[in-house]
Amino acid sequence: NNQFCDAGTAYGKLACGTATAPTSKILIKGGTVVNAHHKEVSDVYIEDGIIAAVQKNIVVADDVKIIDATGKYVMPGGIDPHTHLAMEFMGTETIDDFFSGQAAALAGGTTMHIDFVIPVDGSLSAGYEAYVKKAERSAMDYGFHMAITKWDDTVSREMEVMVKEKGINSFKFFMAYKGSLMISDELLLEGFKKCKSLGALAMVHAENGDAVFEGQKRMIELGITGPEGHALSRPPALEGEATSRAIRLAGFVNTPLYVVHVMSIDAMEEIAKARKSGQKVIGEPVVSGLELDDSILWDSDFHRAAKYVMSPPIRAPGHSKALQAALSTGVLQLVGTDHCTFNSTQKAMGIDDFRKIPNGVNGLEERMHLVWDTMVASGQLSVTEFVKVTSSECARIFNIYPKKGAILVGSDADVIVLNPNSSFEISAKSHHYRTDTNVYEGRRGKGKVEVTIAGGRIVWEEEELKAVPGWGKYIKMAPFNYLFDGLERADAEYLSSLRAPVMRSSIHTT
Ligand SMILES: NC(=O)NCCC(=O)O
Ligand SMILES: [Zn+2]
Ligand SMILES: [Zn+2]
Repeated sequence: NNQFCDAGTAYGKLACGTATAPTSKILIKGGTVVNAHHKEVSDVYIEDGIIAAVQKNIVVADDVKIIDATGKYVMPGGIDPHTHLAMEFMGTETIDDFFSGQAAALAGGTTMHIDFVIPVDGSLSAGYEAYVKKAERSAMDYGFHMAITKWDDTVSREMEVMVKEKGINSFKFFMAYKGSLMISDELLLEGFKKCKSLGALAMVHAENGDAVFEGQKRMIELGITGPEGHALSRPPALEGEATSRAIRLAGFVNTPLYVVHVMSIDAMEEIAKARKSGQKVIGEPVVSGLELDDSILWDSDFHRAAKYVMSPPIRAPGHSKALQAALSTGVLQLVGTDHCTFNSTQKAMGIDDFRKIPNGVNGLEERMHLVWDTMVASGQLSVTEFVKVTSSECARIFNIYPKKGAILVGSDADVIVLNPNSSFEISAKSHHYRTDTNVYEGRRGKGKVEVTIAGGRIVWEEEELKAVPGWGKYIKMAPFNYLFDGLERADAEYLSSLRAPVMRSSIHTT
């Protein structure tokens, strides 16, 4: 059973299976069932990939697989709102594809992710078709966001098709990566207006790309070509500026905004201010931002330092603690990973020039464990809040709740069993990615996902992974999530607040 089912795509024990294998009947007994707002000891019965019953003392026939969860937590599988699998980026392609990234995710208790479709030469439909192919061998459920990289009538029409026919309800605008993905403020405004009319959520990568470009030139002129130049060239102020600008432009258009990978106090404080004033702004910290600091970027070994290069950069000590506090108080709402992995050879593309180091770090497999250890085991988040920030809030924002993100009768059977008394240790030697390094190497902590059930199938149990191409489904997401409720009222108020125009005479006197 411990053979490689898909040689070379995942490390560790990986059992085989077939795409058409039926789901089993499963009873999870005696655990504490946790939802975003409630927890209680209960049994959970699963049949045909769906949660069929949640109640005490369920009695079942002999053909039902029983999992004893006494003393453990039974929770919705994690949903990662931010991944890049098989992404072509900075002259290369991420080493983890949909299958290997998802296999690793399942081993870490994440049962769904939302990946970013990158248009092909600006074309959304070509980008969509390319990602449908990339995701063909999916082992777990997934959805798509879509990036917007240029603006014309075709793009505007294609956005409509993506929302109305393809099940995409969010569009991402890159305010950085000048010369490739970066867009202008004019495009941002057009895009925000279109998002609003379609009920789609606008998302931003918030860094001032022009200033980053200037910062990079400055570092090269100073002779700083190593990974530390990456952090020095794009300081927190540039993230704060772009976050503020995106928030103000979204406010001007009156559409909800989702700020991805909030990495700095500067950006977080802009979100806090906007939310306090009543604006609908969601802030997503990522695990690397909550966990790491930038000191390793100054390591004299290029390879050790380069694996931490991502954008916005991992920040100086202090930022991660502030982001944790913001998550625990609700200023930030859900945790992603921005999982975007490149191996050592790919990272070495930038050995003479930090601008050529492919940007991105791992996190898909580690997110649930690290959020548990850093936020729950430390007392910063309750167990129910853990479910909220790792699963339910993502499902709500992207309009798939309670199909996803809940242990309720009728919800998809994406369920994990977490043992709070067990522990984890992270290493590239044992992780399930294709990449050869791990930015959390050696990190240990409390709390371990012992069982993962995805779509009603046990895919992770007793350290054995059963990730099977074809077991994952594409999840369509409908527009007009809860953030759009009441927006028309604000629009009407805006119109009535305009002071009446002055009627001027067109007759000129001499
Ligand atoms: N974040 C990062 O460094 N790589 C992935 C692309 C992005 O999200 O900006
Ligand atoms: Zn980004
Ligand atoms: Zn990203």
